[in-house]
Amino acid sequence: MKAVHFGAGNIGRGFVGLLLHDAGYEVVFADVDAALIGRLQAADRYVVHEVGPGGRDRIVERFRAIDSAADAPGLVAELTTADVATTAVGPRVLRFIAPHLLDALRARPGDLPPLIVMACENAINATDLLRDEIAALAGAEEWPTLAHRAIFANTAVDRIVPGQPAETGLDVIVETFFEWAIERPPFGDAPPEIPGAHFVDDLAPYIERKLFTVNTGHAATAYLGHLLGYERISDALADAEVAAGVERALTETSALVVAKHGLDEAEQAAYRARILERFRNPELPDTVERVGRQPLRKLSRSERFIGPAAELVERGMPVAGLLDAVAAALRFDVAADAEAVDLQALLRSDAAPEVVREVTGIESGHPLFDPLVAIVAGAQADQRAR
Ligand SMILES: NC(=O)c1ccc[n+]([C@@H]2O[C@H](COP(=O)([O-])OP(=O)(O)OC[C@H]3O[C@@H](n4cnc5c(N)ncnc54)[C@H](O)[C@@H]3O)[C@@H](O)[C@H]2O)c1
Ligand SMILES: O=P(O)(O)OC[C@@H](O)[C@@H](O)[C@H](O)[C@H](O)CO
Repeated sequence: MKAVHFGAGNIGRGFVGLLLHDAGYEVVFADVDAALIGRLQAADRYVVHEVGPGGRDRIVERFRAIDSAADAPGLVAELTTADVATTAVGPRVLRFIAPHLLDALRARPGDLPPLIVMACENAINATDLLRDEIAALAGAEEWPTLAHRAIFANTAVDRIVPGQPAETGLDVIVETFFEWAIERPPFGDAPPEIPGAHFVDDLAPYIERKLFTVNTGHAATAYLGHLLGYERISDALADAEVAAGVERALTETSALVVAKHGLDEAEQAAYRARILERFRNPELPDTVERVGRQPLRKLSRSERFIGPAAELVERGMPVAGLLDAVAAALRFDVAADAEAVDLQALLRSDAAPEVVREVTGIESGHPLFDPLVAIVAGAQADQRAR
């Protein structure tokens, strides 16, 4: 069995690659980072170090690696005969993966079972986004002749894998916790065997609970922590002011997922508490800069703040905690982060209502529009005063 995995970064090596390896797949890592691919090609194993209570070392072997920028034909040849293709590259990179998958589906021999495609990104229905990119490239005439050569399944992945210190090489430090939920219906009666993953009939409650609890809480910790000068997530959450702000935002998103998906309120409260414990793990060297990365993506319409806030106000439910976190995100001024730089430039150049439309996708007339305009105007005033 062979799996091609796009993105040999933190979650690629520390989670998806590990679980596919443990499931018996030969993993072929595909990445555009030539130096990283060179190191993987030169190695015959790497270690995933789980830190925290019960953590142990896990060995990953039997992998190969291919430079997807330099060797597109080689990559397509690997994909053409693969059983599984996964991604962990970031939702906005999926469109660059699509041409490779399209070429592989065109070349796929008719006697092979469909290629299983699963995007493992922090985004709702990321695999559907990838499929739509491939279908658009193929066009309305060709796509129906190719679609049956792949099975597209959405997934929700959860494991905190921080940025890795250079001295650890290919080895990866991760937390012990992980969850990989995969939607079952696309597979009919025969889902693939991936011990460690679980198959669910309806992914929506899983992905929304994950994105709007883990990722909303994480990002709120990062942005509120950054404002107070913290570098590490665990230190930020130890601050009472940050912890209270995160708790306010998560109380709101919890109310939404409970109301929308009929989740048990006590179970959701326990889920939330477990997540905060994970963020506090002092052995996990995670930073506010990594967790707050790409603020424009994180402030977009269906993402971890605006997505739940829009649904909450539409239901007449409170959003003050989420709006405080958005206000902090607007002040995430980090020179090394291209999106943070663009966001600060936008705040300098555009009027507040324009910034709200461009960044959050919320239009005037929506009940969230005026509160967001006020928050943006506040961030602009702060920026001018700095
Ligand atoms: N790190 C985590 O804790 C975590 C947990 C769950 C989900 N995720 C999600 O996984 C995805 C990856 O996150 P990460 O933390 O591993 O990031 P990362 O930056 O460590 O890894 C991303 C990798 O993708 C590669 N890449 C970029 N463009 C590519 C392309 N066109 N083709 C092939 N490879 C390409 C990069 O070179 C990099 O090695 C994101 O969507 C993230 O939200 C991350
Ligand atoms: O990967 P992002 O940028 O969408 O979000 C940053 C972190 O919140 C995220 O990577 C978490 O560590 C992860 O989602 C935990 O499962």
